[in-house]
Amino acid sequence: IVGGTDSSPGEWPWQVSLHARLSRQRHLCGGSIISNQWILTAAHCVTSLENPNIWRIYAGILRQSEINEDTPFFKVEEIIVHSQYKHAQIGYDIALMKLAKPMNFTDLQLPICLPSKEDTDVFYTDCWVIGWGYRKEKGRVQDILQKAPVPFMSKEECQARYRRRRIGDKVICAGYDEGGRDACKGDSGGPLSCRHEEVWYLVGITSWGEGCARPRQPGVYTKVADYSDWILEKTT
Ligand SMILES: Cc1c(O)cccc1C(=O)Nc1cccc2ccc(C(=N)N)cc12
Repeated sequence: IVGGTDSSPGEWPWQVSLHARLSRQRHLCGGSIISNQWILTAAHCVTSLENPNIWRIYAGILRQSEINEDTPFFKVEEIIVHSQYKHAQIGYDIALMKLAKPMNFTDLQLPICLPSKEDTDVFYTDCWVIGWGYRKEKGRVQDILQKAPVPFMSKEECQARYRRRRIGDKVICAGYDEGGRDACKGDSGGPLSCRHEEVWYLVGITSWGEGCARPRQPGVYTKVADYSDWILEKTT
């Protein structure tokens, strides 16, 4: 997260850290708890890493430094990538991870609500992007979970900003024209969480952007409300 601040313990109990054990284990992406057995993340986080056995999911943590060999984690039983996904800029950047065993909910690990598909035209005003990702383009993964408020941007304005690309229809843009606050590498797969009438909704999944927090280059998020049928089909 660029231009963010430290989160507090339990502030975002649906946020998880996805670690993969390759040559060494490290944080690769964020994800969101949507039920006691399912995590929602970005397809680009898991493509070419679709062997469930290399993944370790950490919930209820604030700092990456809390993680060591003794830290409990959730094993992954199944990874489901959207069949139309090719790469993030095209869209369909959404994936599900099924936990090997259902988790118990605690104050530090709780699910976030999914927006219903009728909510596709709610204009959310209190949205935050969260993650352990880079604080600048040539950065590195952060220790303390960062948060930044980001305002919604209309599709038209977003398409105008990304002239050379066709902005997909199932995405949301959010960011500041002057730049300065945005998600970045390592935040991918994490939630764009919006509070609406006292309830938090998983409105977006951090997907891509040209650089990070650049002026007039907003963050692009998978629009979760447009995938509610897909999520229900795959998780029931
Ligand atoms: C390609 C690249 C890097 O190598 C390092 C840092 C950023 C980038 C980059 O251009 N964009 C990105 C790469 C990977 C995930 C990203 C997630 C969010 C955003 C965002 N701005 N909302 C940009 C991303």
